[in-house]
Amino acid sequence: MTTLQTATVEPALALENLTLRYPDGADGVLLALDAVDLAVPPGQMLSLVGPSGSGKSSLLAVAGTLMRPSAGTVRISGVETQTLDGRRLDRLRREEIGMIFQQPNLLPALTAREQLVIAEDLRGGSRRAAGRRADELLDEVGLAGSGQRRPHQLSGGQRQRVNIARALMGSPSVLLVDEPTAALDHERSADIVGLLGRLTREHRVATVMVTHETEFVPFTDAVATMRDGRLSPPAGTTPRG
Ligand SMILES: Nc1ncnc2c1ncn2[C@@H]1O[C@H](COP(=O)(O)OP(=O)(O)OP(=O)(O)O)[C@@H](O)[C@H]1O
Repeated sequence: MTTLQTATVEPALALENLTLRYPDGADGVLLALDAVDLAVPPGQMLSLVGPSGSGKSSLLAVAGTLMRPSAGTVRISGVETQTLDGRRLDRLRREEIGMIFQQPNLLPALTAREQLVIAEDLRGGSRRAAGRRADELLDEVGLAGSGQRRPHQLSGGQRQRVNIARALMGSPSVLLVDEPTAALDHERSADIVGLLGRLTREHRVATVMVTHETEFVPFTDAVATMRDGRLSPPAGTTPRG
């Protein structure tokens, strides 16, 4: 099992014996996830690497409860997600999981601050509290003075920072990040990975980051490699730092 420092702390994200099959377009099935075990405690960041097609995005989608596994367990903050009906699963996803994709997908007409506030609005929270939290988070990601800017007035790196702040608005316990630096140059990529590491510790979230850029892996607490749907931990998976 790929396990970080979980000795005394309940993992925020636990995947057990996870299997995901897709129809292969002919008569067979493709095994996208094959008996995957993974446990990530609060405050730890795991890099997930592996060749194209090895199952990394599938793992994020199942961990994020966007797809149900064919077999196995996804446990978020101790809750076994397969026991939940659709409505309770939606709620758990809103409250416990933050997702960050390669492209920030910000709404063009909204300011950076509004992108964050509207995310909380959709959750049914108070607008005033959302405004305060948005200001705090924009400050934390280094955008204190840019809250009134719209996406086209921000750089690629700044847009990704807004995206990260937005993912933290609901105080998730799990952060799932898919190639956050794919659209950025080297220096900005290093800044974004460093920022994700800091926020992981400060907000006590369990973060899984899919990345092709192995040079940033040493900045995270552990690394696991996907190959043909199987997760192989050991070698590099000793927690760092
Ligand atoms: N909706 C789907 N239906 C059928 N097969 C799929 C589907 N989505 C993914 N696959 C297959 O499942 C396997 C794993 O895909 P996945 O996208 O999880 O890999 P990945 O490691 O994220 O790849 P990449 O690094 O290129 O994004 C691949 O063989 C892919 O072709």
